[in-house]
Amino acid sequence: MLKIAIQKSGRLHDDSIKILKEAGIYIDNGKDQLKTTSRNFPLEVLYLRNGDIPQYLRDGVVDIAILGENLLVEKGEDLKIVEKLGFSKCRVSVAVPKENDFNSLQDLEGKKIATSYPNTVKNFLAEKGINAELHKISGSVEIAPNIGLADAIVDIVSSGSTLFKNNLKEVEQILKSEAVLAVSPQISAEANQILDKLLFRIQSVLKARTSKYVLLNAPKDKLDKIIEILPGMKSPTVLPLAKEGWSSLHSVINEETFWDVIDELKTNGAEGILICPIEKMVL
Ligand SMILES: Nc1ncnc2c1ncn2[C@@H]1O[C@H](COP(=O)(O)OP(=O)(O)OP(=O)(O)O)[C@@H](O)[C@H]1O
Ligand SMILES: O=P(O)(O)OC[C@H]1O[C@H](OP(=O)(O)OP(=O)(O)O)[C@H](O)[C@@H]1O
Ligand SMILES: [Mg+2]
Repeated sequence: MLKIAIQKSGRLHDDSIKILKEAGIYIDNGKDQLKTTSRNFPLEVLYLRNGDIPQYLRDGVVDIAILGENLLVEKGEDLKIVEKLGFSKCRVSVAVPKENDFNSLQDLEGKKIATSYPNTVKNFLAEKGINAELHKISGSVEIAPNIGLADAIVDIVSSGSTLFKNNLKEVEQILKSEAVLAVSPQISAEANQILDKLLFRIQSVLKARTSKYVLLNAPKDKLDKIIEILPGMKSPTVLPLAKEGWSSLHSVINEETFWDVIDELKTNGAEGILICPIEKMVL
């Protein structure tokens, strides 16, 4: 058995279950049961608080875990990340009241900073040579400047709407974070073998999520140019169409370059372009 920790409830919960499901691993969602076993994969799931997970990994209570990368910076720098999972993307930033003049980080010298991530802030300030007073609070950090508890805050920012609603502005980004799969230093050889299988599946899911299958028609005299634009996994598949002088091309393109590639294909004579999602991608 491989033991995995997943957040019991919160920002990471649903997407953690979803990625396992897409990897073909079925588990109950932990609403009542805090420990469950997959029906079709040697995986035991423990539903825990995100904030407690680094310690459970370190102690070997679980072999692996899905948690926010920012939390490893805060209390798990000794723990190894085996895969970045691409969801729960956010940043940890410094924010101050909107009306404050803020010219540089030096403006934080001697000020009070409220945060749920004291180690991250302490290290950041030490690196920048700034002395400030830290107030650790475990939630609703954005309220601190409005109630006179602090001059600035360091907290998670995603859309920026919480900062906006609390009349704060982001002035410095300390780090970027996303959900990651981290591993315990105490993982056994047997559990590690199961982890390899799990990782292989997760990587197939992640690759498929960022790729699209593209089908298009093109006149034969434009094929060379279009093949150049469409690299695919090896090279595109070219099939003759019933209509004389035309071919159909099939390939895979990456989401990041997607719209640029489509524009280029159109300018170079591609017609009837179809884009389909990919279920899994095994490389
Ligand atoms: N607004 C957000 N947008 C995107 N990701 C976020 C956001 N807020 C938090 N995260 C990420 O999700 C993780 C879990 O956040 P969440 O607020 O659900 O739990 P928590 O308060 O950190 O932990 P616990 O489970 O211990 O209560 C964070 O560590 C961060 O990586
Ligand atoms: O930039 P935004 O998109 O507004 O997101 C940022 C907010 O999201 C998180 O809080 P969450 O909603 O997880 O509540 P919590 O404080 O109870 O963890 C974080 O602590 C910020 O407050
Ligand atoms: Mg939160």
